Amino acid sequence: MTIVLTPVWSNGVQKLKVTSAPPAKLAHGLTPPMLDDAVHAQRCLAQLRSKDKNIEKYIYLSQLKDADPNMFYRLCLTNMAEFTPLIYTPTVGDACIQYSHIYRRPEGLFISIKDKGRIGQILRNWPRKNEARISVVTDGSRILGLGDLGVNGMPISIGKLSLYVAGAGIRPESTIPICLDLGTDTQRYLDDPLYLGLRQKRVPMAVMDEFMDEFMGEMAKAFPKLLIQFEDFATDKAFAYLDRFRDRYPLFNDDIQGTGAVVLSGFINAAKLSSAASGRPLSDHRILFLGAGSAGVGVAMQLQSFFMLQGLSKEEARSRIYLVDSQGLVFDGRGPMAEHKKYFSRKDYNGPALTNLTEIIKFIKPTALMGLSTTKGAFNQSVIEAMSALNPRPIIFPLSNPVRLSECEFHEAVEWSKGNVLFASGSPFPEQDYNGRTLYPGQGNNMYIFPGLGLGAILSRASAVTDSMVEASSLGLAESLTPDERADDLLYPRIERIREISADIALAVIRAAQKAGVDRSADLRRKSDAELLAFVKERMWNP
Ligand SMILES: NC(=O)C1=CN([C@@H]2O[C@H](COP(=O)(O)OP(=O)(O)OC[C@H]3O[C@@H](n4cnc5c(N)ncnc54)[C@H](O)[C@@H]3O)[C@@H](O)[C@H]2O)C=CC1
Ligand SMILES: CC(=O)C(=O)O
Ligand SMILES: [Mg+2]
Repeated sequence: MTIVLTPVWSNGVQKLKVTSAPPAKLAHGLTPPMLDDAVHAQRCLAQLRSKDKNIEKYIYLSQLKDADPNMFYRLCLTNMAEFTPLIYTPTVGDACIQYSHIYRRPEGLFISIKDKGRIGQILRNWPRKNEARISVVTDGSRILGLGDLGVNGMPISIGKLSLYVAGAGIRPESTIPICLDLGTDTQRYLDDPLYLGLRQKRVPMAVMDEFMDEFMGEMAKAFPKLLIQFEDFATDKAFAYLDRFRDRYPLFNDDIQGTGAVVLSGFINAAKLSSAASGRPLSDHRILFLGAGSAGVGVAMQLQSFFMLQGLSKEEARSRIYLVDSQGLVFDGRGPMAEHKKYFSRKDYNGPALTNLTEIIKFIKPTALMGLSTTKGAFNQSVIEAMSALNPRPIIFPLSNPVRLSECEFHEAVEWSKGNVLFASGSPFPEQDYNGRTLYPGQGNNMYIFPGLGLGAILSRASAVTDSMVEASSLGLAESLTPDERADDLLYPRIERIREISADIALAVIRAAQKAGVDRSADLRRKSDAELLAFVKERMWNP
């Protein structure tokens, strides 16, 4: 039996009718005589590549995914480096901005503040309740670095879930993209006649708290085996809802924890190369963050474990990390600050405000610079030259998305550091030839982590996602570089190996869940590592 979703109009509003269709007979004559599968794959690729604009490619691919998911995922897996920037960052950013204009058909669940009091009823409209295993939930309040996009944030949930399917073999039917509509504070959407969301400002936090309590409770009832990934909530909400729900439900926040894990992993590999060049011990690194939002502070929290793995105490680890926000260096003497910045706020500086990044670098002498500030060009020539003067191999990670908000581009970092930079960015950049050598940029994006972390949590039936599971995903990724990849100074594995990497990460996550006692698949405890890895790979869906 096949589930058929048909859009129907009722009182001027589109609804989805859910019906079950009997399996269609393979009727002769309804397809062309020479429709060969392999040739059709070539045809689809040619159709995709014939489009000039990436947004047109995005639309083509989302229609292909709907019409022929097997073909979509097959092409995705065999052309990962080409597809990822189209279905994910940077193109998904444009798709979000324009979502209300390019919208074709429903692809996920929309739950609005007007549904408060009957959220459970709405969730039960989802057609494949028993199969639901993973949901990416956004409220659209901070999509990539693009700000409050309201319900136009839906493509980020869809894009992340496509990567779960492609990257970790989660079954497509097990995924639920969700966009919550709590209003938007972006006036151009409120004024846009095509905008698909509620035409109202965002509700106050206290109202949202009540809504979220109902939403999470009803999600657990409707989908008892579901893992939830919170995505692209504005920083205050990101921290507040992770804190509020993480002990009650299996969930993680991708921007805080997934980003923390992916950057820790790339940093471990970069620090080894940097220390090999400088002769300084790993425990001597100092990390400066530009940007102190959910991503900046999430990554800073996770990077403490790098120092603790070198034998430093938590307090010593914290002292190796410096935050800079839009007002400059974050220090106690500066005055009142948001709660999430307090932990890393410096107690050992009490001079005048330090606002110039190059001056701050000369003062602090960091070995690594992390950009999560949404500020294009913030890592300019003077900044990168200051880092290069201090370090034979400076670590420079401009992690803001999409590409046009990146703190610097790869070719700039290569040129200004004279080819010595150890680089990873949030969105992809092309490789560079420098003095007869090919240099490869890393992509420090949580897309390397969440598919494997999610798969591990799902297969172990984890009742919670612990810090130890997140750290295990990071170490699993750091260790997954092949000798060839290390020879090229790569900080992250090649994306074409994502399935293999996700399996390794899932194995590490399952073991961490078992150690923490949050696993509910007791039989997996009896398997050896080799048996468990084989089990993980067997469970992966293949197109
Ligand atoms: N590479 C990856 O995997 C990920 C990247 N990100 C990116 O990180 C960026 C930040 O995300 P959030 O932390 O959630 O946003 P946010 O808006 O909460 O934080 C931005 C931070 O940057 C600071 N900032 C803004 N302008 C600045 C300036 N001119 N100088 C210094 N600091 C400045 C702000 O004070 C704030 O602390 C986004 O672009 C997002 O796409 C987020 C998650 C994952
Ligand atoms: C990659 C990601 O999660 C972000 O930029 O928000
Ligand atoms: Mg995100």
